[in-house]
Amino acid sequence: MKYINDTIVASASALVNQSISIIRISGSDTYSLVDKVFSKDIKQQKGYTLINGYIHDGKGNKIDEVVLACYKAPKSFTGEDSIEINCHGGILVTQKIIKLLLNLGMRMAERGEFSKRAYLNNKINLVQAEAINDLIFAENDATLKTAINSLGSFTTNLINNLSDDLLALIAQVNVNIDYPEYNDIEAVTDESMTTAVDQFLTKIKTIKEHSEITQIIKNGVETAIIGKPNVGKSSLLNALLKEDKAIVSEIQGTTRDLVEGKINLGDFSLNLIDTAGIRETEDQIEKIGIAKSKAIIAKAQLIILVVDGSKELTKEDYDLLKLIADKNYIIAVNKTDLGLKLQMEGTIKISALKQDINNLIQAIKNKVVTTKIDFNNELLLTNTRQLAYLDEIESNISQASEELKNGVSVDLVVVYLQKAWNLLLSIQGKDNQINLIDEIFKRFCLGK
Ligand SMILES: Nc1nc2c(c(=O)[nH]1)N(C=O)[C@@H](CNc1ccc(C(=O)N[C@@H](CCC(=O)O)C(=O)O)cc1)CN2
Ligand SMILES: Nc1nc2c(ncn2[C@@H]2O[C@H](COP(=O)(O)OP(=O)(O)OP(=O)(O)O)[C@@H](O)[C@H]2O)c(=O)[nH]1
Ligand SMILES: [Mg+2]
Repeated sequence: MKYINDTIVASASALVNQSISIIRISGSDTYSLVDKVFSKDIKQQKGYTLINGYIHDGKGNKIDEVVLACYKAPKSFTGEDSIEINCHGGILVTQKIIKLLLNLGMRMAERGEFSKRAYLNNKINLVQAEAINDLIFAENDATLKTAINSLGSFTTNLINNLSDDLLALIAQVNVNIDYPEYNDIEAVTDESMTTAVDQFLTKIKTIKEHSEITQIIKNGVETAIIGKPNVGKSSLLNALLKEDKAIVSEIQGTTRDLVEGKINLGDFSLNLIDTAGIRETEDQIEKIGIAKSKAIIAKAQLIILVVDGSKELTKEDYDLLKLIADKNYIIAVNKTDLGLKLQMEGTIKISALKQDINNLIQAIKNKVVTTKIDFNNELLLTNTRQLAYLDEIESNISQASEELKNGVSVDLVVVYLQKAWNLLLSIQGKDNQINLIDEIFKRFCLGK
């Protein structure tokens, strides 16, 4: 890691020609260094003030007229002394000023270093730092809303509440073991413990369920269009995308490689993948394509199996049905414009050629339900790292619940709860060495 004591600089706006660009500076030498190239004395400048003047090169040459936004530690985004130079937004001007500051002894900031400093100076916690990134890269309203909630106290409170729940449980067990005579505290029975652990587990599961939906909203549903050759998979892709993306022909085995496209269905989007028709073949290239199709089936979140409705099903269709039996799938009976030969329950009838696919879109929407989430006050997390920790927490709590039901004693099972509590600390980027006993004593005022 580069030195945390360095004074760092970076352009906060894109390096394109624009009306104003912002150069961000943070660190303890900010004022003494900028003072060397600014036309007015800023050594005594107060925080949260603006000052207008010239940046010069120290040899009497003016570079630009600017406005400085001045922050004094600890009242700044990073918690350090900080200045934002609002200069004219030419690429040349911006680069000249940055070069000048580097020559004075500042260092180019690394990616995310301003936020890293805000975190290290306790201005934001890790959950909020991640929210800043999620906010910047949000592609739809729902993701934006969860990110801004996370930047506020929303997610932090959610994690804190989970920590509190767990701590209450752990504390009760510990107090019972260590201070059996301490009668302020209710004795924990195996039964009360099992109930409490199961309640906690339900809460974790609810969060996970809601979070999966937000992941779908954030990333799109990986959707594979599969089927034997010539049933109209590529035609369907084109109809869904409303463009001629994939090659369509009456020749079997037209599509060799995967063809991808994205459509927005309102609440969520589909990441569509058109695949090579699956059949037995001796063609080496087609074989590779078919292997790719099978790999995609394995990892898709939704599968659209296309069959030709103008003919009877063949063995190839039945083999594919078997292959996707335990997946999330929809069967689209295509070519209905040619007259329907095929009667199959629970299928969706379409004509890709005539772009008659609205009932398929409706069926997809029904499969991917995202509408029941209230993004303003639900139990949810959106960040991938946080969700990975949540998985681990869930497995520890499940383990605790199972062992309690198998008659393992409370004082052994509490180990899993402690592990889960440590994982919650990790989500917040807090030191795992925070003393659990200290926390427990704080809560129960045992020293009174
Ligand atoms: N010009 C500018 N705009 C910006 C930022 C910035 O750093 N500079 N931000 C950067 O991401 C975001 C706003 N976030 C910010 C968060 C905290 C502080 C800040 O100065 N906090 C001090 C003082 C708070 C107060 O007195 O109310 C503090 O927390 O001590 C500034 C911006 C978006 N817009
Ligand atoms: N009548 C009719 N013909 C269709 C329909 N959909 C596709 N076709 C025709 O069926 C043939 C095959 O279509 P494709 O979309 O290339 O089929 P595919 O499943 O992608 O085939 P492969 O890439 O070879 O696996 C073409 O001649 C299409 O015009 C439909 O709804 N009705
Ligand atoms: Mg095709």
